[in-house]
Amino acid sequence: MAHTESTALADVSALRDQLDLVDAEIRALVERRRDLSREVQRTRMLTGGTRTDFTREMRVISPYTESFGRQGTAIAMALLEICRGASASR
Ligand SMILES: O=C(O)C(=O)C[C@]1(C(=O)O)C=C[C@@H](O)C=C1
Repeated sequence: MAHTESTALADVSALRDQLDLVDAEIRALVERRRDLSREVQRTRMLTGGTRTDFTREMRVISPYTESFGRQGTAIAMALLEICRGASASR
C-alpha cells in the first residue's frame, strides 16, 4: 500500500524519535566507557605507569576498523581521545 505524504512524515518523525533514543544510549555508553577507562588510567599511573598504552589502543581500534572501515578507525580514535581527556600527552 502506498504511503500518503502525511503518513510518510509521521513515519519519519517516529523513526527520528527512535534515533534520538539510540543517540542518548550511545552518549550514556560513552560516558560509562570514559569512567571505566579513567579508572584503568588512574590505576596504572598510581603504580608508576603512563596514562596511555598504545599497544592496547591498537587492540581497541582494530574491531571498529573491521566493522566500519576508515570511519570506524575515526570513531575509535575519537572515543579514545574522549576517554583519555584532552590534556593527556603521555
Ligand atoms: O586499557 C587501558 O589500559 C586503558 O588505559 C584504557 C584506554 C581506553 O580508553 O581504551 C585508555 C588509554 C590507553 O591509552 C589505552 C586504552
